[in-house]
Amino acid sequence: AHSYTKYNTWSEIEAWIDSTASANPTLVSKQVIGNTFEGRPLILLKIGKSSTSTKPAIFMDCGFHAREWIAPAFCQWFVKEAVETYGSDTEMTSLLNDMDVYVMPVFNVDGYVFSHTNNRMWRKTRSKISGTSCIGTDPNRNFDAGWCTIGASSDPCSDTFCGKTPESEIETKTVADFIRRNKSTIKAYITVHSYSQLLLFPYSYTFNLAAHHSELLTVAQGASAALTSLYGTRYTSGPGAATIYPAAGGSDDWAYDLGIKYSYTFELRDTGFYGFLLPESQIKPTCEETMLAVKYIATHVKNNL
Ligand SMILES: Nc1ncc(C[C@H](C[SeH])C(=O)O)cc1Cl
Ligand SMILES: [Zn+2]
Ligand SMILES: [Zn+2]
Ligand SMILES: [Zn+2]
Ligand SMILES: [Zn+2]
Ligand SMILES: [Zn+2]
Repeated sequence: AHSYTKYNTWSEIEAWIDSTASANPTLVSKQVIGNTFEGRPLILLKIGKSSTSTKPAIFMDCGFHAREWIAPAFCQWFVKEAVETYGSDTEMTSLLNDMDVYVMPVFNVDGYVFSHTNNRMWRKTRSKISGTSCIGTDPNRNFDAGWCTIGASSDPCSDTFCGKTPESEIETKTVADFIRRNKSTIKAYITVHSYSQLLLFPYSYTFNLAAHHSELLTVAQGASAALTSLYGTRYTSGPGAATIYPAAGGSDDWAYDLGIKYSYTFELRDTGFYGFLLPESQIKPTCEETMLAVKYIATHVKNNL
């Protein structure tokens, strides 16, 4: 059965999405924006006080990379906290009154399922590529942002295969289309990965500083400090290229170049002791501390609309 302190299967998450949406009709709505390569639904939860007018929004996705199980766990936790604390927590209440948060609990659904059933260390999508028996593309190399110029491979058998073309993956194209369609209202993009305990922002595809570098850094440092305040977990904030590695085709760089100024990639716990195999006992502390960072960013965005 579904548990916020377990790594749920996709079918448990899918059932949870339906029950959460139906239990909170004024705060949560579900929309299927497309399908994966293997035909599973790409699901978005829209969280926010329902309003007839269009509100500014934040887009947050989890589960780009199949093996990074703590990321989907966090997206589920965020939705739980939102519905649980709306009306009591001042910050969350004013956030959801003034903004909408689009939460995509699992981006790479096919990969997530495969990592539960076949290969725990799987990273990519599960698409079939013509001319090879190798499977899948790295969705975080598949966006049209310096595509395949650095830190990515044109070898379909590589774990960082950039795809035959930008947005070759149906998952990438579907999300890129949604964000393009809604770019006038989407004010922030947050994508959740693991591991390394980093808060990254553009650029990864170049060492050049982003136009809004100083503000992005200041906000990241504030968010990281908020995170650290709970259990002392230490994070490093910085532009992707210099802070983790230079790499092109990432969703955060693409969203930023589309004009979404507040664009961040979280690399959650840990720093390598367990790595992708973070024990379920660490789901609660990881998610509680990450809530503080995400709320910090969201509040900053709301105060700077
Ligand atoms: N733009 C980016 N932002 C963050 C990262 C790091 C993640 C960490 Se799993 C990745 O390698 O895809 C990679 C890129 Cl290309
Ligand atoms: Zn279960
Ligand atoms: Zn990742
Ligand atoms: Zn990672
Ligand atoms: Zn909590
Ligand atoms: Zn601020």
